[in-house]
Parts: sequence; C-alpha cells; structure tokens
Amino acid sequence: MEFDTIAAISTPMGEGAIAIVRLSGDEAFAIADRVFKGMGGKQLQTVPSHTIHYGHIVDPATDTSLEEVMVSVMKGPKTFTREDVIEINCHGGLVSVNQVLQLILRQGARIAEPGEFTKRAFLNGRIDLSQAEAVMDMIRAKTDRAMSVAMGQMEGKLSRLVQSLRQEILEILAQVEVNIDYPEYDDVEEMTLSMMMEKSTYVKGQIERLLQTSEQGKILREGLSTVIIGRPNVGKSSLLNSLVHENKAIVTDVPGTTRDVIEEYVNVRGVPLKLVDTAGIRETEDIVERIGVERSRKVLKEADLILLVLNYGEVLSEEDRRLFEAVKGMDTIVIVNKTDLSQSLNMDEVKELTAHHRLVTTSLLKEQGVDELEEAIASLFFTGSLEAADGTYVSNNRHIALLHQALASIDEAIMGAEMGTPVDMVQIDLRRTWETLGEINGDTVQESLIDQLFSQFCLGK
Ligand SMILES: Nc1nc2c(c(=O)[nH]1)N(C=O)[C@@H](CNc1ccc(C(=O)N[C@@H](CCC(=O)O)C(=O)O)cc1)CN2
Ligand SMILES: Nc1nc2c(ncn2[C@@H]2O[C@H](COP(=O)(O)OP(=O)(O)OP(=O)(O)O)[C@@H](O)[C@H]2O)c(=O)[nH]1
Repeated sequence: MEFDTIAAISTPMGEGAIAIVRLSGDEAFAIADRVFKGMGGKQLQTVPSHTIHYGHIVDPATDTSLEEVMVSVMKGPKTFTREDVIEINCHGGLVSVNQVLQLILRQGARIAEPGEFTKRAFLNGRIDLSQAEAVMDMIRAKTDRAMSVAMGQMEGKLSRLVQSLRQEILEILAQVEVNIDYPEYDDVEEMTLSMMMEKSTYVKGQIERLLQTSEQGKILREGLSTVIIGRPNVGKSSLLNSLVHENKAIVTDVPGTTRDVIEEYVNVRGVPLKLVDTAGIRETEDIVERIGVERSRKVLKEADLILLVLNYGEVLSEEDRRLFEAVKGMDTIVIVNKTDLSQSLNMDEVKELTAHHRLVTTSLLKEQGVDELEEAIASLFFTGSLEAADGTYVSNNRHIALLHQALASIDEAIMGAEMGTPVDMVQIDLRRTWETLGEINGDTVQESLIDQLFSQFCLGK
C-alpha cells in the first residue's frame, strides 16, 4: 500500500521536558534530511535502523537553526506503522515543537489526522482492528488492571481467539463442501446437519464464554458508574472524600459549560469507580433534590453501583424508605454511617430492607469501616471465579455488540440444523457468523467505520 508522508506532534500539548514530532511514510527520511543537520553530514537513509542521532533542525530557506534535537531513525517495515519513521525529539516548549512541525509540513509532509499512525499500522497489516482499539484503551486506562486488559488485547489475545473461532466456522463450511461431493450416501444431508450442529454448538459456547467476561471487561475499561445517595447530612461527602483520599483520584473532569455532571475516578482495589455527580454531592444536600426526581431516576438507572448511606444515629425516615424503593433490583451497598453515635436506627428494619444488597457499617469520622466497604465493592464485581481464566476480557461496546450478533446468527444455524432446514440455509447463517466475527478484528469491516473509529484517537497517535 502507498501513502503520503504524515507528521504530527506525538506528545501532549503543553510545556514538558521533551516533545516529539513524528513522521511516517516513504518521504520521511528525505524530508528529515532537508532540515536535520548532524551525523557528520551523513544521510539518514545510510544509518542503521533504530538508532538515535544528535544534531540541529535548520530551516533551509533562511539557513537559521531552530532547535537542538535528537532524531530517531526507524526503517520500515519493522516500525510502528510498517513505514519509514522519523522521530524528532525537541526541547519541550510549545513554540519550538510547533516551529519544527511547521517546517516539516513546508517540506512536503501532511499533517496527520487523529489516530492516523495507528491506522497505518492497521492498514499495513501490523495489527488488526481490535489491537488498534486496544492502543487507545491503554492510553485511557484508569487502573493497573484496566491497563493489563488493554495490553493483552493489544498483543492480540482477543484477536487470536476470534480468529480461531472464525477458523472453526470455515472448517465446518469446508466439511459441508466435502460432504456435498459425496452425494452417493443417501444420509449425507442428515449427517452434514448433525456435524454442523455439533461443531456450531462448540463455537456458540466459546462466544458465550467471551460474552461472560464483558460485564467485568466493560467495568475495567470504562469504570463502574457509581452514585452516592442518602438524606442530607448522613455523610455522603465524607464518604466521597474518604474514597478519594484513600485511593488516589485518577481523573477529575473540569466542569464544562454544557455539562453539569462531574465525574471523578478512584481506584478501589483495581476497580475503577467513576463517581457520578460528585459536584452535586459536594455542594448540596441531596442529589434527588438538586437534579429533580426525573433526572435523578435516570442517573440511578444508568448507575452500575449505588452507595446508599444511612445515619446510625437517627431513626429511619420516610425518605430513607423511598431511597430503598428507588434502588430496588440494582447493585447497591447500604452503608450505615456514624456508628460512633448512639444508636437510633433500627438495624433489624434496615437488614430487612437491605434484603439482597450488601450492608456495611462505617464511622467515617473515625475512619472505620472503609476497608470493609472497599472489600464489598471489589467482591461485588470481581469474585474469584468470574475472573477470565486467560485474562481475555471483552471490554469494548463494539465488540460486545458484534459478539451478541454472532451469537444470534450461530443460534439460527444450530436451530436450523436441528429442525432439518436445508444445508444451504444453515450455511448462510454460519457465513454470517463468520463475517460478524470478522468485524471485530476488522477483516470484514466497512471503511467508513474504520475512519470513524480512528478519528476518536489522540492526535499524533
Ligand atoms: N518514541 C516512541 N515511543 C513509543 C512509540 C513510538 O512510536 N515512538 N510507540 C507507539 O506509539 C509505542 C511503542 N510501540 C511500538 C510498536 C512496534 C514498534 C516496531 O518497530 N515494531 C516492529 C518490530 C521492531 C523490532 O522488533 O525491532 C515490527 O512490528 O515490525 C515500535 C514501537 C510506545 N512508545
Ligand atoms: N459522628 C459522625 N459524624 C460524621 C460521620 N461521618 C460524617 N460525619 C459528619 O456529618 C456531617 C455531614 O457530613 P457530610 O459528609 O457533609 O454529609 P452529606 O451527606 O454529604 O451532607 P449534605 O451535603 O448536607 O447532604 C459532617 O459534619 C461530618 O463531619 C461519622 O461517621 N460520625
């Protein structure tokens, strides 16, 4: 495949120690040679691949030196993009790195689109689509565990699994062709259908197994959307603060003009909690009051986890009861706080209302019970047996949707075979399953989708 030469700043925009301008494409070396003075006047083409060289960036038009740099030389196809790659390591100021980029662009490179380097790695066949998507997940990972899931996917764990399932399906289809070549057996149709059913059932089981990891995979990737509710003054802010302080807050979104929900991530034993509407908790008494009943119901509905806080020092109120009502059927941990106060809360009643939820007692004032709470959170979502055995998790919504589709079509195939539908009808369902699975690694995916996926990447990645 042939592409033009692209360039971009591959480090964050801001002041830093070093900033990198990356180039990729056929002209990368030639363009860099025009502006890089170093290596005793040698051409970049002549130096060994994967070496770095000291020198200066000089504007050939004015013969002025812009920057003191280190230039990395990587020869395709053994590079990130499989093309010739040059990386110019500049001093980390915004102006200097921009000047170097502008100069490179004047020499004939084109500014890269977001994700275009990774897209080339995909288009040039170094990685497949799910691996490319994992590159982005690595950048966005909020915890060590999320990182290792993304890393596994980037290294091809999911790709290999999906590929092996597609291979199974191809083998079924090939076997059908073989059978059809021996029509002299009169039970060939029946034999073929039963073979299809048996082998498809195996593939179906594998797809189901993958889907079983998706709930946890999604949580690892996106964080567990968590809402803290409770009457005024029960200790919601205190709870939030102790979760944030005991576990380093990972990301704090700056409230924008168009969004009033603030998210904050904390890492609770490897589970990224995305604490929703923390501003609401911090500033006013009650999320239900602040954002209105309708919207708060929506916030609750969309939550993966609800922390319902009660006050040990007060009797259960009508409002508490309404909160229990609102969280029915949801993953909820009931927290009885202020256990240092003398008891007014009827614990039998609380236990009854808590029913299937977990119950944890805390005194946030005395910093008691937070460990138990964290344990409860972690064990609610990661019980040992649910850990994916080989560490392969499906975490991406696109992949999950495709697996569900694949499951539906292989189910059709199995049911068809069971009911004695003509073999060629069953073949159609199997082919569809094969294609759907191929969309995960990008074998059978549309170009417009590829463009859309990569456009969500970082600039310079
Ligand atoms: N400076 C710098 N750091 C970086 C990157 C980069 O592009 N530049 N990466 C990117 O964002 C990541 C590293 N990823 C990479 C993946 C593959 C190859 C590569 O050259 N692969 C060759 C094998 C090379 C060899 O074995 O010697 C290949 O697959 O053929 C390089 C970087 C993280 N750090
Ligand atoms: N005795 C005692 N007081 C606590 C405990 N936890 C929190 N408090 C106090 O209770 C008061 C209210 O705590 P907050 O964390 O602000 O409660 P809140 O639910 O966020 O309150 P609103 O913002 O009014 O809804 C503060 O004075 C806390 O110091 C506890 O375990 N024991």
